[in-house]
Amino acid sequence: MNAHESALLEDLNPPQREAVLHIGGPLLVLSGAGSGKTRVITRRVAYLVKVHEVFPWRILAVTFTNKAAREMRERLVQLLGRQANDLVVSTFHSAAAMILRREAEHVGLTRSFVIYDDGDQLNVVKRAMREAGLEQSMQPRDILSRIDQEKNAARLPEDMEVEPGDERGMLVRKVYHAYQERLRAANAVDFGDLLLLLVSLFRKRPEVLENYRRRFHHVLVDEFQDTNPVQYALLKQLAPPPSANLVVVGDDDQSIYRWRGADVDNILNFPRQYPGAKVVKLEQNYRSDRNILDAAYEVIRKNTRRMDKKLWSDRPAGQTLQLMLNRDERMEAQEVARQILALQREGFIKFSSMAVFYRVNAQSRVLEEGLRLARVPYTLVSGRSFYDRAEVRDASAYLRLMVNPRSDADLLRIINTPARGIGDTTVERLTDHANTQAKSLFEVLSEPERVPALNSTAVKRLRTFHGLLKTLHDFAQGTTDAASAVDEMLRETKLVETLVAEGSDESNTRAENLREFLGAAQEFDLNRAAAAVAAASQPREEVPPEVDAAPLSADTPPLQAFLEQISLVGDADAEVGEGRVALMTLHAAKGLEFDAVFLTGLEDGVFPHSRALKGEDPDNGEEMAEERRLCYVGFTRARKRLFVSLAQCRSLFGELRYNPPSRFLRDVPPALFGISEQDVPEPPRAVATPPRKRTWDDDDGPRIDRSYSQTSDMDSVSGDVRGMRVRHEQFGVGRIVATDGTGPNAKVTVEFGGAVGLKRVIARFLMPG
Ligand SMILES: Nc1ncnc2c1ncn2[C@@H]1O[C@H](COP(=O)(O)OP(=O)(O)OP(=O)(O)O)[C@@H](O)[C@H]1O
Ligand SMILES: [Mg+2]
Repeated sequence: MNAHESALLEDLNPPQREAVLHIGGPLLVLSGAGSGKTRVITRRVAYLVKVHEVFPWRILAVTFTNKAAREMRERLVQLLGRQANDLVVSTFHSAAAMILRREAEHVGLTRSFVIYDDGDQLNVVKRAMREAGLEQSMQPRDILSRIDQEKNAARLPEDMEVEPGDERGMLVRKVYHAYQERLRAANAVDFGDLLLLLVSLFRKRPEVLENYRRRFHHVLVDEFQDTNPVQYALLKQLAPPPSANLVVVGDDDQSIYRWRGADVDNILNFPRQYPGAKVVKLEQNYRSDRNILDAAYEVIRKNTRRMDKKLWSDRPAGQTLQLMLNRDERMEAQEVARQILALQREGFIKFSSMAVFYRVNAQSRVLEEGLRLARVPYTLVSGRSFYDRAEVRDASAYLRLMVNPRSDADLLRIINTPARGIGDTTVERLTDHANTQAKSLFEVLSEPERVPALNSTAVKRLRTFHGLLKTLHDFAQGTTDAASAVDEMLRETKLVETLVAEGSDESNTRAENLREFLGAAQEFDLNRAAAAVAAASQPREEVPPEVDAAPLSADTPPLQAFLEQISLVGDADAEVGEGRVALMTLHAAKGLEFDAVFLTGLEDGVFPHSRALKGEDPDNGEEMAEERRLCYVGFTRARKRLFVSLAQCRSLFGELRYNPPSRFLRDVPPALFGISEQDVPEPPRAVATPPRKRTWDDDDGPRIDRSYSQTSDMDSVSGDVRGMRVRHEQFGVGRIVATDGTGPNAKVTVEFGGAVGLKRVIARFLMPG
């Protein structure tokens, strides 16, 4: 063993080593959280380069978030130094975007295509519906989500399967068709297209695919359990069964993107798709203290359809989990902040090693307030928010028009921003005219006098606007960096000046954001320049003549590359600042680890999400299984300390709710919380009845569990009454199976005996049975 080899292998356990040493062909690493899957991927890449002398440009490593990709790249730079520059380490979407840009002309686009986000998509759907006279037929949002589903499933409009007589299906297909045409006309794609168009191009033009197969001899995928069919199709194209060097690692228990079409069966069936695949299981967890690991296992083992894999650990049992019972969400935020400060002071845990998770974004506002009041430094890990601000979106729309004037959605966004006296009627006439002429708005703007029914002032204003766009477009043709394009755009459009002139605090902040946007472009240029220098100074190996080994984005002009980066910023991408606590959704927490984790909102209806509580058999439903996996992901992010918190009542989405404690809490043995059986916030708990109606709060009925309400000074009570025996005048005795709402008018579903069966009744008509 030479020095490289031993350095790369020494801190791996035997199965990890086996995965790194695996000679070639398909390999599946399937194992629980924190067992070193991601470590295996990075080590294997380094080993291929250092020991097997595989050229770095032959390696494609993909993962799910930009943040994870960035971490992986940083790790590889440590292991490989400059050689890491030639690796392709990226997300599915950004790898696909880079390849699609190179092959744009094959799919009816130009290299300047822009990437539309949800907001743009919705506008395009609306326009497509309006044109087809289908405005009233269905909600545009519903249609859009159906279109997204089709794309995740790798189906173009013509591939959509619609049963005869399925009118909604036919409608969706029609709009989908019109929508795709509109995108093409605007030289735009949406997120789903990045993968779908590439997959269908590769299907139709095998010789194009062949170029990439010749290049990428090794494909590695992290978090494989979350691939959807279109992503899997792409993998199979690039690394075809049965024998390609495709390494996938993942954990079926951490599949949490079903709602985006992810299919957990992909990982379970991998050995069938790639017969002869080597399967490696990792069983040692290196991340979490044993109490945390045990709690996580107790939660996940309740899922019926899963591969059982219990992890072991030689870490200490560690401290017990801590249950935080709060009166309401404000107190929850305060308590989280208080505990964070105590951990930092007494537990010597750095702010940057702590995280607060929540199930839905709406919870973050109050948590943020709590942290701010207590002066806890934090970062909200939601990368989009900056680029989603109205003024930043306006600026991006101008930039996109600079490279692609055909982008109607962008043009409509800024046609009167800043205000230039172009009113709605004018815009309507302009779009009607463009539709009848089958031209882009930019094209018809060049001859505004031809637009019917416009007065001379309107014509004049449109002409001036066209002149502005033309100037910007021409400027973009000659520019060699992103920042000067942004600078020119801000100058010509007077976006900043207009805001400053408004003079309010609000508008000043928005002006600052635009300056920050310019700063982002400058930073982008610097990074790009540094990468170019690094690439140039590196000795290039002999590249076979038939292989294109250039960096995938080498030919992308800087402004386009900058815009692409903005478009692909995902929800989980914000850098967590130094010395700050990270605040994020559970979905964004995948793959990460922290010394201390706070999991908030452990209430039925919040987490598990209310959506999963609907339906006949909530405990076995697919949605509930997914919530459970999400809980497992949340628990297993923690190395040493895990706090779970809940509130007795909570305002969320503008309504006040009294949710029962989360069922996931009941799965964790009380000893792991360091409490005894009686102290668990368990049913029977009091029902949603105000105090003056003491029907269920008498001695026989359930009452408020004092341990649960210890922080409460409320006398109104609520809770989980499922399983409770009740009596109804007419239907007799039964058991509550579900509740909807709170208070005496809550609707309660009761399973009555005999022929009566399930009934939904109003709570106040029930008595304890
Ligand atoms: N053999 C090992 N010896 C020591 N530490 C290890 C070993 N393998 C992994 N680790 C450490 O354990 C932690 C978890 O590893 P890693 O993130 O690779 O796990 P994972 O399986 O990818 O987790 P997840 O399922 O959450 O994505 C990391 O801090 C990693 O450095
Ligand atoms: Mg991982």
